[in-house]
Amino acid sequence: MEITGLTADSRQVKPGYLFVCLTGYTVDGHTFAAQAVKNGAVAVLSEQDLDVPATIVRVPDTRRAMAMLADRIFGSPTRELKVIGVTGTNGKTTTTHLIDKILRDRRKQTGLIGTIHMRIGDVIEEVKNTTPDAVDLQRSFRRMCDVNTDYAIIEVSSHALELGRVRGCDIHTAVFTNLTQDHLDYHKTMENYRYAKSLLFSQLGNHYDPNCLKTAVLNADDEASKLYATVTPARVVTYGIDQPADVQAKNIEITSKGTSFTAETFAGTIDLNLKLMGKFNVYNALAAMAVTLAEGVSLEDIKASLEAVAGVNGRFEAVDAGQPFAVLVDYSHTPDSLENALMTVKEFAKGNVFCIVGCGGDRDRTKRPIMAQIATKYADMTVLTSDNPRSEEPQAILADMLAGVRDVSAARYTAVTDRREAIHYAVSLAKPNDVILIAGKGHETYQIIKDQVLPFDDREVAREAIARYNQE
Ligand SMILES: CC(=O)N[C@H]1[C@@H](OP(=O)(O)OP(=O)(O)OC[C@H]2O[C@@H](n3ccc(=O)[nH]c3=O)[C@H](O)[C@@H]2O)O[C@H](CO)[C@@H](O)[C@@H]1O[C@H](C)C(=O)N[C@@H](C)C(=O)N[C@H](CCC(=O)O)C(=O)O
Ligand SMILES: Nc1ncnc2c1ncn2[C@@H]1O[C@H](COP(=O)(O)OP(=O)(O)OP(=O)(O)O)[C@@H](O)[C@H]1O
Ligand SMILES: N[C@H](CCC[C@H](N)C(=O)O)C(=O)O
Ligand SMILES: [Mg+2]
Repeated sequence: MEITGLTADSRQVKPGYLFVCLTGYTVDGHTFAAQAVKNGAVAVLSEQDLDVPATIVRVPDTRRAMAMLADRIFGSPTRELKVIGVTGTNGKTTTTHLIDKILRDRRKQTGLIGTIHMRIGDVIEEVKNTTPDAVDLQRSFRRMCDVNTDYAIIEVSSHALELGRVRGCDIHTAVFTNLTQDHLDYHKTMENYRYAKSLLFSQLGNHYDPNCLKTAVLNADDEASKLYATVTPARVVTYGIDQPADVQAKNIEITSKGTSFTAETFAGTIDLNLKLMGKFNVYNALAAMAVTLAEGVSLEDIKASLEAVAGVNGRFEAVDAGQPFAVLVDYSHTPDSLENALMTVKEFAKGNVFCIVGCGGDRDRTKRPIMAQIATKYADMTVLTSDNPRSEEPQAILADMLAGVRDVSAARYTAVTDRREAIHYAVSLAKPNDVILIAGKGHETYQIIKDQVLPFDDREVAREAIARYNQE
């Protein structure tokens, strides 16, 4: 029979569609099969026998089958694109944006999919997930082909890998940034988390194809790269700082204006002066450099593009409203990224460092005390607050964070549940030359409290607080 479309949401079914039953985290899609058929589904992909008047196709894993079908129904768009997939705990968004900048400057047509948004041609769209589900993903790839896109640069989250959202994608280059603690609510152990990320590399090309032209770009300074190098059939290009690598940074200097370093690469050596701050951004720049060198972009062109990047939305973004101290909004929401961000701030802060930080609800609980501990270790004053509490009680999340600072002097931290109040409080205490780091929400323009998505932007709230400070 002819299938006119594919969806896993009974509410989206149109006549002639195939409905995919997914066992979700909140509900079981199999219970919507009858609804889907009523809405016009002619076939149902299922993990169980179902009593509905449509053709039932039984498979052991509907999620993975859906990914393969999505690839087919949209005409295998990833065969017409060069897909660059970036995975890792931290740095995916930044690295994808750097790769995008370098390729666009070379007049390549690119598409981008990630945490901040999705861009197809010049059209920017909102996204719900960092990596969309297989059907949305393949549809987006097809739309990219329709506007003659050369490269699709995508963030691939560990959830996406675990749930098979990128199954069926023909990925050209896979990039690994780093692996540190996050998402243990979902993966349970670091071992599972490390394994989930390995799927991007093991699925890269075919072990039996001697002409495999795929590339795995790995961080030589991260232990997990050893596993990924072993499981991938692709050629491996490494980057790093401490360990020998194909693209290696030497003579790194970090200042309040940015970073400078010498890149020694298989294509030659070059000095770079980036506006991006922090050693972690040297890694992101090296990863972007390794990817684009492998695509044949010259070192000089890569340098010009990277040096022109002022920053990435919500990543170490300065809020400047005429105040005599610095305010930085950053998306550090993991222990490692928070530590990196604070270490960077400490390197240039002339006055006291304030850190405002919370932890998301319905997410890895075990990172909460660790993040509070890290904040108080580096900041002179920490204001523990809410991030996106989601379905959890903000106080309960704060209690988890406070468990990490029992041994810390009470003068070095406080808890202010309301994030707006927390920001106002820190700003009211700041003195000239201090630095306030507002961590965790970066580019987000909302706060999720229970089932409400309320407007909230750290940068706007900081401006509001600074305006009050300047008046007083
Ligand atoms: C845990 C997880 O990944 N959940 C994703 C999943 O939702 P779910 O399994 O809860 O779905 P569900 O609501 O139980 O529904 C089950 C099935 O019934 C169907 N249904 C439901 C209702 C109905 O009336 N009819 C119907 O057919 C649904 O369409 C679905 O197919 O499928 C949804 C649709 O694709 C996703 O949007 C959703 O992501 C949620 C929003 C989420 O928060 N995901 C996070 C954990 C995530 O994936 N994060 C990573 C980034 C992490 C990082 O930064 O590193 C990401 O890639 O975004
Ligand atoms: N290479 C890196 N190593 C460690 N920390 C980093 C790195 N790059 C960025 N960070 C820190 O992590 C934060 C998030 O960076 P970015 O958004 O690029 O990561 P991400 O992997 O896309 O995160 P998410 O999983 O939420 O999508 C930044 O604000 C910065 O503090
Ligand atoms: N993609 C990450 C983003 C976390 C951002 C932070 N603000 C939070 O809400 O925890 C996640 O879903 O875990
Ligand atoms: Mg991201």
